[in-house]
Amino acid sequence: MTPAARYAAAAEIVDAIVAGERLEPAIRAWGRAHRFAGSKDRRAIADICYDIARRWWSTAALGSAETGRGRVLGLLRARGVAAETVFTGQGHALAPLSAQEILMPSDPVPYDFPPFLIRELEEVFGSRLPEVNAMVQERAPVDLRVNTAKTSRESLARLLAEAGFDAVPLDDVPTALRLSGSGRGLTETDLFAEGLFELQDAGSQQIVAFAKPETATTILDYCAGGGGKTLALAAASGRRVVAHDIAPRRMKDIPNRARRAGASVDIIDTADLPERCFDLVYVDAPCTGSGSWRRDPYGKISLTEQRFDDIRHAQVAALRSASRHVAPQGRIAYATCSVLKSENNLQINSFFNEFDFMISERNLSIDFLSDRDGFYANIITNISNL
Ligand SMILES: C[S@@+](CC[C@H](N)C(=O)[O-])C[C@H]1O[C@@H](n2cnc3c(N)ncnc32)[C@H](O)[C@@H]1O
Repeated sequence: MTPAARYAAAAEIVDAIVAGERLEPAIRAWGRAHRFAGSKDRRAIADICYDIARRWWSTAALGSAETGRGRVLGLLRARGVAAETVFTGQGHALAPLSAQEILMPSDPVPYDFPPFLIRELEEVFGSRLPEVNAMVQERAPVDLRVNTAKTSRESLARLLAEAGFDAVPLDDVPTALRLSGSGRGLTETDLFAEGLFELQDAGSQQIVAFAKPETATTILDYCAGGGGKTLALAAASGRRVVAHDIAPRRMKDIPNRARRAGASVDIIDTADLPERCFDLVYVDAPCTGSGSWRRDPYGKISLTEQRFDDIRHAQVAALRSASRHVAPQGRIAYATCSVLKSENNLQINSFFNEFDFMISERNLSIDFLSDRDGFYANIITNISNL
């Protein structure tokens, strides 16, 4: 396929998203319907779709239309690419620009965040918001968590280099390596199969370390999902970790992942979870994922005010039910991959009003400006002796 034909394919996929399809399924459906497209074409088309999704609002403004065609035009303008080289009308390319489309729009270009969140983001980031906005328009770097139960960071960096992947250590996160490339093919290597590393953002690793799992004897990962934090908690503590999730099917990959990592994990149903038992209850709460929208831009496209409310209610419910399992003098680590106050400190404050036996000890916020995903964590201690 020519580069111009790839943009035309991306425009088709974006139209499907505008019509209500999810990003990944829309890309896959296009692939199934166009078997002739090779793997390089598919990858390039998917990259364009992701780039547009990261710039969902600004591309529509710059292309003067909320369609796939308009957003392709907007993306080209954002990148300073001459649009007439893509809108050629030749072969499978998009039709040439109309006189109307050739006119540059004069309206201000909006931030690439859901409009109903702009006020809260302005409160969080103040004058840094334009810089934050520019960061979320770009792809996120690829970080690895070294499985220190099996190897050291230096050895892994050497083995990765031999396998053709350049990775450098991040000074302030002792378990993290940052890849210089896209990391394509990394999970097909023997190094991955042997459990020497996991793909995990450096911010995520910092948040787990912040909970000090190495000081806990009994650890419950209350919202374990696919088990990313479970494995990190097990590696950092060197202990068996209990994994739980309200939706047990989300944990289906944990046994295999734990085996590969050499981690000890017990998966327990809600009904079997002992009360007042764990030194550390890690609550990786359901959230908007606003801190990781560079990786999952569909998350911001699909977020509605109703869904935002539902998520915040789910956070309170998770905190409330998780608190039953904390041992006296034990602690909850409440964590989100969100940069929004209303999912972070405001939730913790309302939790205190309800449960007066918990006190906040310390918290950590990470935002994109350190070029890692945005996270928040707060450690809440159970000061009850009962
Ligand atoms: C942010 S995801 C967890 C990601 C996971 N910890 C990881 O590192 O891969 C949040 C998880 O919380 C779960 N969840 C939501 N409400 C819950 C509740 N009340 N109790 C337990 N789990 C809950 C969801 O099913 C979802 O899997």
